[in-house]
Amino acid sequence: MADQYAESHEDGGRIRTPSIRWDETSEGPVLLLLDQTRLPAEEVELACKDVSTLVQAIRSLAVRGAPLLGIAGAYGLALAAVRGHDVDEAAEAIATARPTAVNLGRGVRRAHEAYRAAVAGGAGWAEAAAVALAEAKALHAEDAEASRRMAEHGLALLDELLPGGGHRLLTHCNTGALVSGGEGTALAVALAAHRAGRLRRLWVDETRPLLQGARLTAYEAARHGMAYTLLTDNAAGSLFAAGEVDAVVIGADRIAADGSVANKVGSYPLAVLARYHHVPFIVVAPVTTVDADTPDGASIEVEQRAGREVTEFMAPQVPGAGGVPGSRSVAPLGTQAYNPAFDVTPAELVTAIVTEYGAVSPVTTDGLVELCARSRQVTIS
Ligand SMILES: CSC[C@@H](O)[C@@H](O)C(=O)COP(=O)(O)O
Repeated sequence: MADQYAESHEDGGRIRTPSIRWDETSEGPVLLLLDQTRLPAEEVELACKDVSTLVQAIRSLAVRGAPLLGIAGAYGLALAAVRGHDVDEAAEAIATARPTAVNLGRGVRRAHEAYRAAVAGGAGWAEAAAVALAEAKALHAEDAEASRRMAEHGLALLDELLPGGGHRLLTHCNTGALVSGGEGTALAVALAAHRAGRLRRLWVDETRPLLQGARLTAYEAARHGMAYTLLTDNAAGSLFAAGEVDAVVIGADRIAADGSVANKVGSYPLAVLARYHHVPFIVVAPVTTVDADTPDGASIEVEQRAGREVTEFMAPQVPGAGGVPGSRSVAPLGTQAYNPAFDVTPAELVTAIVTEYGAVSPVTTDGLVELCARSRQVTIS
């Protein structure tokens, strides 16, 4: 597909604005987030000078996606510490802003523990705050490295499963540079295939109701000049039936100890379709997304969002489409909507989970033991 973004950019298609960054301004430290609610119309940063702005940004999905939520959580804790706010209160508020992605609470905890350890070691608050910030920066850098390694392992797995090359991959939601310190998870694998000349097509689910696929994944794919096609979520079945999908690659928000995978709602139906059509279903996630303390899929708390996101159509914010952010109702007044943000795919439908350490099968005891052990190894620096 012709790409007006990648062709006109000399930056290799990378998004110009980092998804998250820390800045020291004359008015003090600030956490800058690329506001994902404004994409693809414009790249605008949202400045968080306090925890409540960050919490609102998390709830509204201005900042989103499991790895990035972890990084934002750690920086948020550091922000509270550096600004001399109540750090314990901040930790609670940020960690509970959304319930499903395990990375969020984990990122907060990591910076919080580093802060507390510094205080216990005799550091003053300013010094302890600097320690928390360093921890957030370390997590940010580690996520970039994990992303690079997941892309390598993911591509190797695809090449092994699909020896003919010319991969036609279906993805759901957004799992690219927008949600990571690096190039992301599942989308980073597709990008690696693209760079290796082995991506024939990236099928992009629009991802109702908030259109992370249409607004964000299509934006990233276009900038990279990938061959991509957007489809409505409910068109996926006919695509499988036509034999047009070689593998599904998705991310995860939380992987339970039994290998169940919580990811953006609509992932589970894709797994069922993939199994019926004998197509590999591959989950790509850093070990920070594995939650060894959640025993099974049924124990994962799935975020329920406002019905309004379903009953009101979100006006597309696409350049040239005349799209001013706004909404109009598509259902009779008073209609109730079921709007879970995520669903849970049982391990038996997952062909492989690719982490920065390689691919494992979540239906083998060895695979599960390795995932949980790796996840527990993640410690503060
Ligand atoms: C690498 S991101 C993995 C997941 O976080 C992603 O697939 C997803 O479901 C994000 O949901 P969102 O509600 O947009 O935060």
